[in-house]
Amino acid sequence: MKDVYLLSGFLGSGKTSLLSNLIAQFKAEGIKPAVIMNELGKLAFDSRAVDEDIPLKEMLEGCICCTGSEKMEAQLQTLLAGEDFDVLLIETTGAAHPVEALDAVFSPLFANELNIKGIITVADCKRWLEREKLSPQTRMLFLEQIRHAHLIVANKVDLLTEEEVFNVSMQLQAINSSAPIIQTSNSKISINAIQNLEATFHQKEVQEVSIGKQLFLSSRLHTFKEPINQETFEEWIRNLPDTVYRMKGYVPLEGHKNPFLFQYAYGMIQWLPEYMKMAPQIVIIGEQIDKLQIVGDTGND
Ligand SMILES: Nc1nc2c(ncn2[C@@H]2O[C@H](COP(=O)(O)OP(=O)(O)OP(=O)(O)O)[C@@H](O)[C@H]2O)c(=O)[nH]1
Repeated sequence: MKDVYLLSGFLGSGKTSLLSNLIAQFKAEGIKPAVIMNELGKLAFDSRAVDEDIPLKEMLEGCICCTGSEKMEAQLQTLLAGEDFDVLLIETTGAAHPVEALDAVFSPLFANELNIKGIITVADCKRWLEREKLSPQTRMLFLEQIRHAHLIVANKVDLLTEEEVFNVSMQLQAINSSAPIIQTSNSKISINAIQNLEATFHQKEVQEVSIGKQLFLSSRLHTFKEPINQETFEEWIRNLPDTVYRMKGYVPLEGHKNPFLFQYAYGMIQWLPEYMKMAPQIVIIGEQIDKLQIVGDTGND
């Protein structure tokens, strides 16, 4: 039997960081991981976090929990038939309802091959503190991801005071009293914490939830036609509506040869120089983003 872990958590909370950390630790212990990644956008951006020697299946442009159950079965079948691995890590989109995403794995086809260990939810503590700013639907999704976790990774504590960390932990525990909570920066947890998980699922739990069926979050792929001034770009970000939750990709900046690796999650911007010439594209994820005017944009995407 191969152990399966589902990584859940809101957009930009630190799931990919968790994935990289877990992969490194499994490999160090001689345990072979395989990965299924589900991304909301068209850009296979997060797969950079997975080394080339690791079996990887990507499910782009759709949420496992809404549309992808059959696709997921097919991906699992291909992995099981053709790849040698001991443990499977499934990273869901930040828009996925964790129980419904897991439902896609609960196929009788795999009952004797997969041992589903549980849902690990990464919670962005900073965003949690200001969750009132989220739309009711999004807040609900955030709560559901925490409520159904078997382990909660309370991440980004480096951005909080000690008192805030304490308060957030108490609040998360009040929502989910059975899941252990680990406070982290950059989602650094030990694999021992997840190997000890023994999740139990009830069919009832799967039937009751329905939030993931209405995908109110959408994604948009934008291609830059020319380099952008960094300050102008950051100013544009500061003026974005609160309903833009996540952006990532490569941005061509004036004065630089290659587009920069760019990440935006909850007010925080991260730039990293890139040594290869990557396609100048970003994915924008949020609500009502179709009409969003993008800096430097002169026409349609
Ligand atoms: N300050 C701080 N930043 C963090 C921490 N963890 C992750 N980040 C940053 O947050 C951004 C998002 O991290 P990811 O690991 O890509 O988050 P994700 O949940 O996989 O994002 P999506 O797949 O888009 O939902 C990146 O810029 C990370 O560097 C943390 O503990 N503290």
